[in-house]
Amino acid sequence: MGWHSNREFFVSWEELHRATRELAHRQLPAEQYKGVIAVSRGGLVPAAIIARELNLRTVDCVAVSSYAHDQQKDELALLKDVSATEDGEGFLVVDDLVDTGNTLKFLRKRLPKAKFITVYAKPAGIELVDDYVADLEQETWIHFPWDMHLHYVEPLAGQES
Ligand SMILES: O=P(O)(O)OC[C@H]1O[C@H](OP(=O)(O)OP(=O)(O)O)[C@H](O)[C@@H]1O
Ligand code: HPA
Ligand SMILES: [Mg+2]
Repeated sequence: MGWHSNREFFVSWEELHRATRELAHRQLPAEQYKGVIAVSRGGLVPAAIIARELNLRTVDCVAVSSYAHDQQKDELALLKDVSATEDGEGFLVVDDLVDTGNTLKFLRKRLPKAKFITVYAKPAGIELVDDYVADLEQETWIHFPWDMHLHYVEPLAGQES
């Protein structure tokens, strides 16, 4: 597992690779799928790993953005639609995580026959995802490796006061 406190969960490249391979393994047999749809941008790296493991060469992506529709509610808009399929039948839609579930709720309307999978899931979004590898508390923020940088940390003994 990645290093985590109650409120933050830091995922290394190795851990992301391991967890995503586990997710791929759970989707076997690969022959039942036509391809993979990444939810850009967080789903791009996991989707590439899954496409490699399942030997799927058709890889499409969908891009969504949230915008303030009125003072209270954020709504989602499709920035880039898929072209590989009409309704998602035979496709795996891959994202890095499901949090509130808003993104997947929106995409399920667009791709009702696809299978939706994420590496991580928080409780509010679990019903929206068909498979995932690890669940985390709703309050925990996940830091993905592409958002991080290795840096020096003082030894514990040097931090005593
Ligand atoms: O379940 P939800 O509450 O919708 O949250 C999950 C989504 O939020 C993040 O993407 P984000 O929209 O921040 O964009 P990014 O993938 O480009 O980082 C994450 O990659 C998921 O796609
Ligand atoms: O926990 C998270 N980490 C990174 N991006 C996110 N987008 C929604 N929730 C998260
Ligand atoms: Mg995303």
